[in-house]
Amino acid sequence: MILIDAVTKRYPDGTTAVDRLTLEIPDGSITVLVGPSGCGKTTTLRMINRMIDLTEGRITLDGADIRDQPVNALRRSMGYVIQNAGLFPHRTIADNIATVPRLLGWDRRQAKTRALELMERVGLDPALAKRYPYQLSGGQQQRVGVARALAADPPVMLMDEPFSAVDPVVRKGLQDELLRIQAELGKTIVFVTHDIDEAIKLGDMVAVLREGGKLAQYAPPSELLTAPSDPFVEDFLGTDRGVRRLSFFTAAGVELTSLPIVAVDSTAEQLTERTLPALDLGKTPYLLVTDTEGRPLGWADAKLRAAGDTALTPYGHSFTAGRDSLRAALDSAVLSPTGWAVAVDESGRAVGVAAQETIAAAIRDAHAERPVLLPSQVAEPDGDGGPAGTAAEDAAVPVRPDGAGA
Ligand SMILES: Nc1ncnc2c1ncn2[C@@H]1O[C@H](COP(=O)(O)OP(=O)(O)OP(=O)(O)O)[C@@H](O)[C@H]1O
Repeated sequence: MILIDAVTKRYPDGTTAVDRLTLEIPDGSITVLVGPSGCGKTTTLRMINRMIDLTEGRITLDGADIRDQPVNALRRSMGYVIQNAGLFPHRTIADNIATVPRLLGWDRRQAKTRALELMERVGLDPALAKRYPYQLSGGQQQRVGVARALAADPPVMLMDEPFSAVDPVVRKGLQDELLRIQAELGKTIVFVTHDIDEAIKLGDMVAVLREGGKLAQYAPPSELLTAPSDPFVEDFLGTDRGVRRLSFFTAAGVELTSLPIVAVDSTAEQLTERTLPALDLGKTPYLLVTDTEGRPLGWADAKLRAAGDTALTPYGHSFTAGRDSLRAALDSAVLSPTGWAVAVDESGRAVGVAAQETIAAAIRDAHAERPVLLPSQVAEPDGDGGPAGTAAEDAAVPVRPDGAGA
């Protein structure tokens, strides 16, 4: 664990960049420092690896004061990734990644093997190994930056706005990759961003800082969204925090019906068989038409379809039952021209549809839930303090946010 204990940083000109900050950063998780420009995020991060000396307080790593450790050894135990990757322009990609292993005395062959292995791990084609940084896209360079920080397998990774300089699509890819790598390697990651959506997506814990380097709130993201500590945090979270909070609840409890689902090759009799109960049910004059494998194709007007009309209306997008969040289910219903969300299984086959009212009921159940646990705690078998028991609670099990629509 990294403990930042009542730490203050005053620069020589008198600026207080960080003011009596205390944070317990748990092992094997992602802790995000977020806040407006100038609130002391970078200063805090750099005090952890002693690129900046703190003025008061102390920082410990597994109980030992970082000032008692040789600074080079400390820094090598902490991978460091910055915006624009900070690669050495005159070294190849492989040599960039192998920098720290070489400094640690690995032989050339060993370091190269490690570099190639890491390129694969961060989603880079090893064929790029001989290129130079300028021959890579911004997103690829950031991946190299992550690979370089991982090269000596440090237990801690410090990441300072590593994905800020790339476009939103690439950025989402890099975020997903980081979560995947973290799930595999379980590093202790301290991640700085000014983007609250990024903080909520990546963080197991999120520290919101305010100007003057003061801690405004330190909590799991779901708790931030549920109970911001004051108007500053509330304002920083933005207006749609209710919808974003739904990312933390699985849609597994949303009641589905398969009544209005018909295959594209259904006979007139089969259509009638389906259409009548579907119309009874509701109140929906629509049928969801699937291909012969059961994958959704679009909505059809039930009566017109029964009369031989083959026109289909696009269904928007589906959500994966059992995996996606309530936010994804709601989004699916909101985008659906019929107001019915289409649920599919892992192979993309339609398993049912859910009306907006049904999803609204699941959302009400989610709102009744207590603040949500760390994803790592959710995975624990005894589920200490986690939601369990009633059907309503089962409908509201916390999940890692999927960032739907983010
Ligand atoms: N070397 C320095 N000397 C004096 N003041 C400094 C120095 N470095 C940073 N500061 C000030 O300390 C405060 C915190 O800076 P810091 O870079 O830690 O903020 P930040 O939250 O990372 O900001 P940003 O999101 O803009 O990168 C700011 O007011 C900044 O101007």
